Amino acid sequence: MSCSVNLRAVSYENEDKRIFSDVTLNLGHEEKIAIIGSNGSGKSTLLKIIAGLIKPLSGEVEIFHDKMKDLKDFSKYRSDIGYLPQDVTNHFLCPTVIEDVIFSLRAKGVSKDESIIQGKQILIELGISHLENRVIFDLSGGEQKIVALAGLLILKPKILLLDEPTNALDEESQQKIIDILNSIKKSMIIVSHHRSFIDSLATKIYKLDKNILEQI
Ligand SMILES: Nc1ncnc2c1ncn2[C@@H]1O[C@H](COP(=O)(O)OP(=O)(O)OP(=O)(O)O)[C@@H](O)[C@H]1O
Repeated sequence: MSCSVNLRAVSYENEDKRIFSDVTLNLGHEEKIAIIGSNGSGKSTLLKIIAGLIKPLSGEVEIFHDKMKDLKDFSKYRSDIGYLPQDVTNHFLCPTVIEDVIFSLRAKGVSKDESIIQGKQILIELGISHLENRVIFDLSGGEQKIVALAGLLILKPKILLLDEPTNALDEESQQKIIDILNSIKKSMIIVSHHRSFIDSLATKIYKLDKNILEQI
């Protein structure tokens, strides 16, 4: 099977406390899987390891069957992996929505005019065109989450790593995120406590509990 992510016997510990051991996980091409587990069980930590933000204590991480021996090995896949953190408050780099959404394209050398065309298109697809010129810090938490998602999707990542994408959203915003993610054909790992959301999206559900990841 063609896989986007493979974890083999991945372990992590924090300040001498074991967070998880021997985690094995395969994310197939365009597969959507979810990880649940109690607070502090290590779900966000695992996602950060897959995103190449922190290094596991031991074990192997492969992205598109390419072994990541070090964090710098992830650099060639930066545009392929879109990581949405649990708290997006500190995620933004520009004052307005459109500026922030096109930031990564501009950083890749795409012209301002072309970036704005693509940015506006993403805002239309996510149903947030009306926010285009708003100041991000004046937006609600839910609106900020969708803007952060737009900033990821503009780079056309092949893998989405989403940490509690519906957390603190009202029902309408939750439904909007569910519809958006259902319509996107990408490999996804979604960390969430929101069971009905997961059930409507993921084909496999894993639980991180007592340091072990198991499919349920
Ligand atoms: N930066 C950090 N420094 C020290 N300990 C941390 C740090 N980040 C997380 N931890 C600890 O690592 C463990 C796992 O945290 P993590 O955030 O991965 O759990 P989680 O399953 O995502 O929790 P939640 O469901 O509450 O978001 C917890 O015990 C947490 O206190």
